Amino acid sequence: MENYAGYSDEYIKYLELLAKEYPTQEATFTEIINLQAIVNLPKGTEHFMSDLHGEYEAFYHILNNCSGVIREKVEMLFSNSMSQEERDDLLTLIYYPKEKLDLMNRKKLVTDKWARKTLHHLIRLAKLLSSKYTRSKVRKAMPPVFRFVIDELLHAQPDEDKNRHVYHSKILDTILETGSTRSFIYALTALIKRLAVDHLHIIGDIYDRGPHADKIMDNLMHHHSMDIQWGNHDILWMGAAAGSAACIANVLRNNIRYHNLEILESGYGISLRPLALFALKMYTKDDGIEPMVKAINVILSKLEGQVIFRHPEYNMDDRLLFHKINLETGTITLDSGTYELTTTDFPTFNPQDPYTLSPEEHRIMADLQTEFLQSERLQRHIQFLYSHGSMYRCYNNNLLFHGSLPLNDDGSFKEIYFDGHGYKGQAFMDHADYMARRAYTKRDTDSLDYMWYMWGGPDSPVSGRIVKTFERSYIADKDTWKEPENAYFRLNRDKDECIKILHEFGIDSPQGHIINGHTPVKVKKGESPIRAEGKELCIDGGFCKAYQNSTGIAGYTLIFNSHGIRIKAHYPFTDVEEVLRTNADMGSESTQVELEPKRVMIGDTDNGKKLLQMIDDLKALLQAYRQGIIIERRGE
Ligand SMILES: O=P(O)(O)OC[C@H]1O[C@](O)(COP(=O)(O)O)[C@@H](O)[C@@H]1O
Ligand SMILES: [Mn+2]
Repeated sequence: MENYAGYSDEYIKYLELLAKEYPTQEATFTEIINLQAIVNLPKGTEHFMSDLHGEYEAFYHILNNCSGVIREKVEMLFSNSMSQEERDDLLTLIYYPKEKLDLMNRKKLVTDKWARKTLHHLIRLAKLLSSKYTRSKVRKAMPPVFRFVIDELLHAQPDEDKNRHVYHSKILDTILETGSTRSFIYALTALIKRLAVDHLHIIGDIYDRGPHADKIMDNLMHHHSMDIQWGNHDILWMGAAAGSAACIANVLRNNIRYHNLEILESGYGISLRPLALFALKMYTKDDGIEPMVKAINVILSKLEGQVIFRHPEYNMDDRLLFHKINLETGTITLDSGTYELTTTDFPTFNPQDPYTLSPEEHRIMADLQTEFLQSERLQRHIQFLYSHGSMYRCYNNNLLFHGSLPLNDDGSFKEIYFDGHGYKGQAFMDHADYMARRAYTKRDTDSLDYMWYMWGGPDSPVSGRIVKTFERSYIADKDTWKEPENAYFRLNRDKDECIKILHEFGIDSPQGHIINGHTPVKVKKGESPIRAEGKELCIDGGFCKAYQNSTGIAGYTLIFNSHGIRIKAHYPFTDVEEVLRTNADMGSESTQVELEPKRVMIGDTDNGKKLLQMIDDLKALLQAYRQGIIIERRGE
């Protein structure tokens, strides 16, 4: 129903609510002016990374050097006025202010002259980086104690007004006199890094292989603005933290094989001692395979078998292989042939009941399950994965997900059945997201089992491969290790297919892209992260050290700023000590993927569209005040 002002009753009610926040015409148009200023600024810079795989030091360095962006800005500002060595020193200070200052103090290099010059450089850099934000946003990004001072210094126009120059010089004097140089450098360097990256996306696989996913999580939990699209390894840990025994066994296997016991034991307080003692008691070392690896492989094969038995709808009966091992001949016969087993050490294998855990295996797993459920730090990290993560995300015309969207061979969306209902395309992704959340909140067997399915099932959105853990565990012939993939991984090379997928998720802009991780880009073999004529970008560049031999680089960052999209390929990182000793930054090479036809402003972004809507609503409110439909509340 419309009233006399042409607004519906519902809309008037909404405007009345808005009027509580903007009770007068002045308050309303001030906000309109503010918002209008914001939407006309260039969009903030988004960084995308994926497949971090526990490589904390490299990740931490990339956060500190903002994927090489800080170096670019320093070169831009100071390449004529500072030597390379001075610039490198400044960069190391920005990356690791505490460590660098400690080192310089030990060498008695922190003089007033140095401090004054350095503060001056840092302020110029912060000024450059803040130029595309509103003053209020920059102010909010500053640490409260120095907010006023930094604000004054950033907005100085020294050449234009001599008095102001003197005023700022006095501020710097006071900083030096009061001994607050160190705190001030901390504040400015943090602000510089904060301004260089407005928002960070992690396209999955934070966990496994590298040693310190827990530290990455701590770091992400303090990040100013980020989101996560879950990877198969993250899903595995989420399933484990929700109590799925099959997920726990996979987590253990992944970390035992990479000798990453620390993350479990000291990181999350989960004791592996009972499993280690059991393995040493039951398994030999004769075949050269570690007893603990053998013990967990067997437990895993049994638990995975149990899940497959519970779910004929997973169509995974052909993955029931454990009962096929022949201990007398030391072989196994698969459809593709008969293969020698890498071990015949199976002390708990019962041919009559191959998929049931022995009483001791059962007890060990039950205790581990309790420890996963009760680890406070793990639960905190996993809750953060849930609160800041999802199966996929549409963000500023890009579709982000880690692995695959199940497709049929002809490119149509594959229909997948749950409880008699078929789901495909976006509805399937939404359902998988729902199941992942249900696993943590409800902890019912179906959703917990589905977490395991997502780790290694053929129609999983995060994996999309038939994971051959059994063959990898027990058969040396690598031909058996090949993991058939969903058609998505072939069809995502096709531009029209990608456009169809983007449309399915409501992204119609010609500037849309699919951004994935999961499949290492073998740069060495000539592969490129840019596919489907630029519609599909795969940014798994191998942060994981174990995979750098095959990728040939050490990770990617995709950067999307107001000018377009580029990808930075990073070169291997040594360690922080090396950076401090020699200023050795992580090298990176930039490739422009796409230039925007016109500069992207905040008004063009998802958030900007909300702001534009708000401007319209505020204009309607102003109109309503002027026509007396809503009465201003002055002085209340
Ligand atoms: O190289 P690893 O550590 O043995 O792991 C191999 C397993 O990991 C997977 O590649 C999954 O991990 P990714 O998601 O990192 O690719 C499986 O497909 C495969 O079975
Ligand atoms: Mn993956």
